[in-house]
Amino acid sequence: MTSTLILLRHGESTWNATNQFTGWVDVPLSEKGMAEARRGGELLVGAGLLPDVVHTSLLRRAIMTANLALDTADRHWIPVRRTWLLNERHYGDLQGKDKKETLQTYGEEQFMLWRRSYDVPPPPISDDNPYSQAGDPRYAELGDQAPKTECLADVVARLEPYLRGPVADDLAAGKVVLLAAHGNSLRAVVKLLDGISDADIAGLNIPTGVPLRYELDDNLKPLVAGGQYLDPDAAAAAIQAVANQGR
Ligand SMILES: O=C(O)[C@@H](CO)OP(=O)(O)O
Repeated sequence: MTSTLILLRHGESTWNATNQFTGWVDVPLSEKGMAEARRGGELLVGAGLLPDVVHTSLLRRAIMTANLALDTADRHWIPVRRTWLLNERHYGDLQGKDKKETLQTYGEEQFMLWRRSYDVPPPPISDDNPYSQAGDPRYAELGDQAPKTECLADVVARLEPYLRGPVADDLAAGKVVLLAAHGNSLRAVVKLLDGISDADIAGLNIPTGVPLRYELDDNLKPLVAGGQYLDPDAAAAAIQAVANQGR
């Protein structure tokens, strides 16, 4: 049996617009991001893709994107599951910092190690940093296991059981599944689905607001490697914009 999984990165956030490292900071969508989310819904309708269930992170940019896209597609009523496991990568002490200033201060090599290396996390955030999530009730159940920084390998480790568990269960039940999440959490999903190496994942960026469709076999192996963006031209332009951040 084949099943359909749709990945949707949130539309542009206010901190994407101002070029700040975001991670777990709960910033809203910009006006442009809201328009991108609605356009994502139109693309779903145009492709005849009607999600039966949506999984989101606990961050409002993904939640709002899912709501706007599903409202546009007249699927606002489907069941929803929210989990921190789909959250953006925790960006540690970089959260809130300007990407361009960070690049200038630390240089290209360190900047790209923090942004795109597989296993080098940024320095951990301290609890008294205004952009720390310490004390945030939505993460209370994590206790002292709540991350204070993450590299992509950490995101893969937390996300894989969720992908092979609740998401795979929905797919096996014949549901069209929408995952509304983030640039780096979706890079982790794509790495797992496509079997991308630790080195090659550095070159992969996910565009905001363009649904990416995967048809999967029973083992979650894509029938078409890399999936298919519902608007390939918009995706290509937005991928370039993500790659150029900080420059
Ligand atoms: O700031 C972030 O949380 C992410 C996604 O916006 O940025 P980057 O693409 O630099 O990993």
